[in-house]
Amino acid sequence: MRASLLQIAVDEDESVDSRRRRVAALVREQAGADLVVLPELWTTGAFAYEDFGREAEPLEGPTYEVMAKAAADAGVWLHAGSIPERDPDGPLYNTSLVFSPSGDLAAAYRKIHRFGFDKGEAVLMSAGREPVTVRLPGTVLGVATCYDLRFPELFRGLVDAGAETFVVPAGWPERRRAHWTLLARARAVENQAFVLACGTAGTHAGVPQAGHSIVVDPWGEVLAEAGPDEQVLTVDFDPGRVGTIREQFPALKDRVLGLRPPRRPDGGAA
Ligand SMILES: O=C(O)CCC(=O)C(=O)O
Repeated sequence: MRASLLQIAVDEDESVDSRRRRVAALVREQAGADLVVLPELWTTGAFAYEDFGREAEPLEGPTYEVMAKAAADAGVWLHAGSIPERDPDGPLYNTSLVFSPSGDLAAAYRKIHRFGFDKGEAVLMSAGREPVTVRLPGTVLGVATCYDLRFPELFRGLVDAGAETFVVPAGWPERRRAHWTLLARARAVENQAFVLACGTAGTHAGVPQAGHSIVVDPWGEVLAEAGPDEQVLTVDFDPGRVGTIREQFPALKDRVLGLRPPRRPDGGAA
């Protein structure tokens, strides 16, 4: 299986419209890949909080239209990263879109863990509630977005639903790049799954982006890693390795589920 991760530079000197056109052309250039992956909130930038409301679009808005067509033109599965989605009822969501090679929407995933604590995305956007998997020929994708990478229980749930390849679009900042690489490898090793993690390059809202998109195999080995700048990271991998590794080193079968909640040191219930 061939995957191309498009690590897009999101800088303020490019308009959203022009970036959309540029990215669509880049997707078309990936004809021949099986799966193309874009980063989180690449239209606005994940830290451009002031633009979320202005640039928010309905699910089937301009990004959807352009990306559905680009997926069909290239004949690829396209994880089109995420958009600031405005729900018809009003709230905003950080929503990922996955298109089939015929340009049909295969899945939409609203980011569950919002970043920012008491500001930014955490207050401007609503939280999704539904983990999402997508069946592709040869593998099952489990989708997660950026900050979700810090929450292993989401990934375990995706594994329980059959996920073998995690796709994680992100707008991860440079100052926590070490966490990005470490967490991508941890999610791969503990779940014996591939991780395709696609970040942004450039600087927006004063936040330099980490780049360093990364592909990790189910043994935790890094198959490919991008540098800091805009780059297409293409990797060939064998999704069958998930089954082989889960069979040869069957740690997932040793999970002990349904444990009683631990008691606190003072004896109270947790
Ligand atoms: O968890 C982090 O360090 C970065 C998360 C983030 O930037 C995001 O989810 O947009």
